[in-house]
Amino acid sequence: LINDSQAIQDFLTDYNRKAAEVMYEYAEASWTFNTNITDYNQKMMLDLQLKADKFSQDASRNASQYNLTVMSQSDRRQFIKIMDIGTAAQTNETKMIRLNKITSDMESIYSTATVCLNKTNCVPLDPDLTKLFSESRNYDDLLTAWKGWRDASGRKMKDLFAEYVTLSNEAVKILHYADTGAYWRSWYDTPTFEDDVRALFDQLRPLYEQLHAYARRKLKSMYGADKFPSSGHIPAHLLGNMWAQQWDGLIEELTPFPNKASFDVTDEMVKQNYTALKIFQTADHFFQSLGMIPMPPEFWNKSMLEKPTDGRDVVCHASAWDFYNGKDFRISACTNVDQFDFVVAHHEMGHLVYYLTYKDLPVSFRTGANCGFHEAVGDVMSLSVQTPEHMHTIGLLETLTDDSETDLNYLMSMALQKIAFIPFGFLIDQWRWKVFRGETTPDKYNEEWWNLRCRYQGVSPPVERTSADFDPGAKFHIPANVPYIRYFVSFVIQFQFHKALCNLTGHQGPLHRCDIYNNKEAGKKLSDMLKLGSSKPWTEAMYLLTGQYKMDAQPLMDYFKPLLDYLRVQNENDYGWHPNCPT
Ligand SMILES: CC(=O)N[C@@H](CC(=O)O)C(=O)NC[C@H](CC1(C(=O)N[C@@H](Cc2ccc(O)cc2)C(=O)O)CCCC1)C(=O)O
Ligand SMILES: [Zn+2]
Repeated sequence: LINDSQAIQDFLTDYNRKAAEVMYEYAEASWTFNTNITDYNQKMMLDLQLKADKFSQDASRNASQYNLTVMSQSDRRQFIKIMDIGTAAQTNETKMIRLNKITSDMESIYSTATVCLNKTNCVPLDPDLTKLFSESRNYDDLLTAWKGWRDASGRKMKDLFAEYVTLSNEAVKILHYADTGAYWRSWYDTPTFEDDVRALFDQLRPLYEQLHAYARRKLKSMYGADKFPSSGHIPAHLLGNMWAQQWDGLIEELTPFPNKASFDVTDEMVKQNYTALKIFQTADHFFQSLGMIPMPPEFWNKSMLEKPTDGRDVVCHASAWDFYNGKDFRISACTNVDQFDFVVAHHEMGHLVYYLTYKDLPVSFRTGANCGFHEAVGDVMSLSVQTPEHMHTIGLLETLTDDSETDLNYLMSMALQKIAFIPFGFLIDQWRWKVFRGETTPDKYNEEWWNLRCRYQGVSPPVERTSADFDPGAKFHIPANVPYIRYFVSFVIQFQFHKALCNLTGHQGPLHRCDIYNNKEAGKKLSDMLKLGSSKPWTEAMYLLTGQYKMDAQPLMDYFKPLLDYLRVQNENDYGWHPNCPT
């Protein structure tokens, strides 16, 4: 093994230069494909993905010739990351090419799927079906869109997905991971990670059960109790969202005190002629108010902030891009002028601020402390931005009334975004981890999916589902091969971060009314954590910002305490559902 310290430095210098170059080329090709889905662009992207995979393989092989025991902690950490290459470990080129092709084909099926709502009108998910789910209150129209979307997306990729599972597992086993799920969980460096997230979920279930019971009662009065199974489940297509993952589409109906302000600023945004650009400029302004790095010119010149009108097929699912050259950082989104996309803009810009803050680190360290951290940055900002105070400050909320009913209306609007999400954020990878382990075989994919949806989310399929369906494939992250537990982690730790930053600003009063706008000290504290990238274990990054070493759901529970008390009274003992799907 090579011990020479100069040789070690030379290897890292050489690796960082070449890796940045290869990743830049792949990112550009991937960007071109995402913003113009054609066979040619797919081919170009796949060629460069193969080149990047081969580079990783070579680098990993070369790195294994160096003696880790003589290195500094930082160098050793880089070498370990350089060798931990995931599915790029597949030495059989045919299999590597096949795996990348399948993943890209599944994402194309998802991104180009349309639903014919009637003979002549066939529409895509974004913006048409998304809009339909947040606006329509017609049981049958919603059902047509719900079933149609699953027929057009998931159903078309069931066999591809089964092949992807086999090939992905085979590749990571070369690195001695038990399966792909084990590899994904290894990123959290915590042997008890699976138990930790389950413990957090169990801690948060009572909050979700109360919100579920409240929503169920309202929805029964809207659609008629006869539409609801006696098991206590809510039909999955009635919650204002294609996947029932967040219920802010129902804010009008679920606001506890309709005669007080309800916190959906969409109408006001439209009235004030907000555009996609203005939404992103507003988000950039918020980050700059904290003293954080402004979006560079390349961002404004090269991002895709709106769905193109030239008929191109694009991936509309919003995404943030690091081109690893320290210069190019972009967002791709089909932004609609509404509150949800106002939050999305902050979420995506949170990724970019993280990229910008760690851009001078060695390439191996240019990722989040853990994947949940990367997902939390932007959402922490929108916890401040969405407050009535902040909405009033930026002119999106006319009057600011401060009474307990208005407060509960605000807490409800935030619960429909954050509490509703908890079981969904948890169950996606519970399903996928079991699939990767081989415990859920292809003939059981859909049955197991609905077992989890019925048990944890308390939603049931509004029409019969069979093993020919593949409903997990109707959710972007499954065909796109993007892990999901990161969002569950984010929805817990973002409240820890928010609490820590609000303590720093000397905020008095309830956590849900804190707005860190203009606070440079808070911005500095956050930036100091982001600057670490993944150069230190995430527990150290967590400690730096919050003074704790663990994920902790208490700040989230404290934030929503007033609402939970209110819901307990409203629901009396009418809450909960039978764990199994209704027959
Ligand atoms: C090149 C690349 O892929 N880059 C990564 C970023 C990186 O890894 O560096 C990336 O851009 N991923 C896309 C993904 C998009 C969104 C998403 O998928 N969100 C979840 C859950 C959720 C929902 C509401 C919310 O407020 C927060 C989360 C969903 O919609 O189900 C869509 C809207 C919001 C975020 C994202 O930004 O995380
Ligand atoms: Zn994200």
